[in-house]
Amino acid sequence: MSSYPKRAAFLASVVSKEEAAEALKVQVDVIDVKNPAEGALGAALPETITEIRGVVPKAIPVSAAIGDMPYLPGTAALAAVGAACAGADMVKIGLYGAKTSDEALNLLCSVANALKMYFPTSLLVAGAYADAQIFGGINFLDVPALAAKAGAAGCLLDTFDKSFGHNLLEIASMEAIGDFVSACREWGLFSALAGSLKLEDVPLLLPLRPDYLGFRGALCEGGRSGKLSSRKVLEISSLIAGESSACCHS
Ligand SMILES: O=C[C@H](O)COP(=O)(O)O
Repeated sequence: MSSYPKRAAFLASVVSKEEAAEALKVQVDVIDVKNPAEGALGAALPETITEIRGVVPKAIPVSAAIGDMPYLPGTAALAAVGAACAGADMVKIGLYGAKTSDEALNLLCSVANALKMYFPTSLLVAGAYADAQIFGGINFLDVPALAAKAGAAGCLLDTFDKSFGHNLLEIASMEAIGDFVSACREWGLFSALAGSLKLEDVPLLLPLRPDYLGFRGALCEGGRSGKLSSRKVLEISSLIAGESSACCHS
């Protein structure tokens, strides 16, 4: 998979193979496996990842979250290997428990080294939180440099608090989000933006030229714990495709 898709790629988070099949009725670039019941970057069971990989065409990457990770490098490395073994092409780790840059780097290096050893084709994605100050986590703008030093392929900017009104654009300024995307590019990483994104956020974020836009809540009836609807997937997919060709093909 190229680190820099020509247009912003559309990542849809699903919880089951049934939801993956529903999302695949529409054009989706990445199927992401997540367990919203375990948090913002909640991990699914390995068999769920395998079942989903089984219904997703090989040409479409499957990513999997391994949790809002405490500062436990061994646990994180083992979880990443588990996700890759279960079929994840991309492994996303939420930098929740790392309170300093050194801890974040150590955590990311443990995971990157484990993936390199056991699943060298699996890509590591470092998950930063725009609202990290609420749990004393590291500033999201520090994450791209750390991710690059550790050997990650990309960086995700998400939100930890998924309650109503805590959307990425309400938490971080457009300038800061743009700085995050630019830092990823400068460090040779792909960038992904998420965080209770809504339909109306798409035309605001695409001019920043992120490589991926990720959604869960906006794709579901009744929020991120609800059921994914192919109608909602189609709305977002069409908007990304249309807006990308209008503004991002310079
Ligand atoms: O990786 C993307 C996330 O699943 C986004 O979830 P959300 O839209 O509910 O914040």
